[in-house]
Amino acid sequence: MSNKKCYNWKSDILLPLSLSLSLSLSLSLSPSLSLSLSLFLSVCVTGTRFRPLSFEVPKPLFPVAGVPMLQHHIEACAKVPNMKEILLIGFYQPNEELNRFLSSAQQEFKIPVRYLQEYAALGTGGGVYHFRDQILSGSPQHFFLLNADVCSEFPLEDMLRFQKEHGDAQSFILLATTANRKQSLNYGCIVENEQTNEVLHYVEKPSTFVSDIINCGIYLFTPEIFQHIGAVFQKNQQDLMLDEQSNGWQRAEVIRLEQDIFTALAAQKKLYVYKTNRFWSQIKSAGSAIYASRLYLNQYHKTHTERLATNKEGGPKVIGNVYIHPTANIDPSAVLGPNVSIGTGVTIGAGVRVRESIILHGATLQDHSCVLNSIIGWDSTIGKWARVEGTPSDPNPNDPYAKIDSETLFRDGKLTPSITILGTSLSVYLSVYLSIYLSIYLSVYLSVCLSVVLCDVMSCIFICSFV
Ligand SMILES: Nc1nc2c(ncn2[C@@H]2O[C@H](COP(=O)(O)OP(=O)(O)O[C@H]3O[C@H](CO)[C@@H](O)[C@H](O)[C@@H]3O)[C@@H](O)[C@H]2O)c(=O)[nH]1
Repeated sequence: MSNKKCYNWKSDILLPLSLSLSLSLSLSLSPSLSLSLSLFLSVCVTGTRFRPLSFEVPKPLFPVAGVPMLQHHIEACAKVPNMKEILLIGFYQPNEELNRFLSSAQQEFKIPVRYLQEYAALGTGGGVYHFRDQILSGSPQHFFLLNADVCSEFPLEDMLRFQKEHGDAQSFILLATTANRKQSLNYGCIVENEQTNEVLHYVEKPSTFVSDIINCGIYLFTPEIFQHIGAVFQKNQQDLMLDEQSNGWQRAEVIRLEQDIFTALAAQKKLYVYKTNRFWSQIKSAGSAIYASRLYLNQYHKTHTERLATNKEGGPKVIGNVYIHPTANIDPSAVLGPNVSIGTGVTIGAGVRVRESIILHGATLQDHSCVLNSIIGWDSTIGKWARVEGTPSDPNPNDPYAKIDSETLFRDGKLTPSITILGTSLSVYLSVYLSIYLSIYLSVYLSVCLSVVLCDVMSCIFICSFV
């Protein structure tokens, strides 16, 4: 067995720990229309559960079904008639990758797409409030706010229609879906008036069961929302002035939309819930990116058939939904799918098998290698006859309301089986069987621990830990 690892975990992992990104997106309809609409996307990328992949790109730009996660949001927004502007709000220091993404999105969708950087993490409400003048500059009558770390069919036009049908033009709409009782505790929970769909009670991540209707993190607001956020801001300021214990670190501007605003607005005939049974999932961990890819690839049958690979003379065998970037070089004897995304410049040799996996740009899968339930990092190499295999972390297929678990590395003291992730520029050589359980930080020192279990064909096993 040979095994060469070309990475420096100490510097690659520890240095970027302070990196975080959060974005929001706002869109406005043409002022010439009677309805003016703004769409606002809230994206936060601390990406800690996305490591090591978020070291290379901010989490919202990680490719899901072949395109950056955020592009799915932007495409959905761009379909809403007369969408005028998209704002991404976050506290991430913009870099070349983000700038490239913004300019290509602008060109493709012919809509201004701008990034507004918060001076600190201001929370889901504080960020939008801080940039309220920018959001309101086109005098929108409505705007959408979308969390970036969700994947969805984004039924934005349905939400607009629903709002019109629900009388008060000033009401705010939350998109919701149904979860099972246990998993509902991980989300914002909504109790509604079943006749009117008014939100009667809102509890963010309750400790005991409240409702199986959960907040999807996709909202339709009117500018009036800023009065409610503003009232919380002023109260925070007063409280801070009166608080002699205040150490000067707390900020009045940090406002949580869910706990500080929604809970207070419930039962005031302001907040309504629009329930969807179309696909929706959080994308918190790298494992959930494979699940989200499957959902979006499936949606491509309706929205982007051109992104789905087909079986062609001289091409690889394609099973189910597969995305292949046109620059990828794939041997015709390779078999790909279902649920496979192949990135830019990937090379795939003869007899390779890939299933339920994302292969990131520049990676090479040498002849007869096999990749299952895995993410292969940028510029990594999988050697001939090597096998990289993870454990799928899909929602329970027998429960229609099951959501993907945001896996923690350990549960009940045991390592949680999950997908395998190879970071950037790793090489797994000839005849290695690799199953990696990845992650993470131990304690306040933010130490990083990677456990790698390698067994070769001779059944020898060793474990490497980097702390
Ligand atoms: N701009 C900005 N965005 C932020 C900040 N903090 C978080 N966000 C963004 O706000 C969204 C919500 O993130 P979290 O605060 O981590 O909440 P959550 O655990 O994902 O729960 C939220 O989403 C669930 C649905 O996925 C909801 O069920 C839940 O009620 C809540 O809204 C994410 O897109 C995140 O990137 C911030 O300081 N600034």
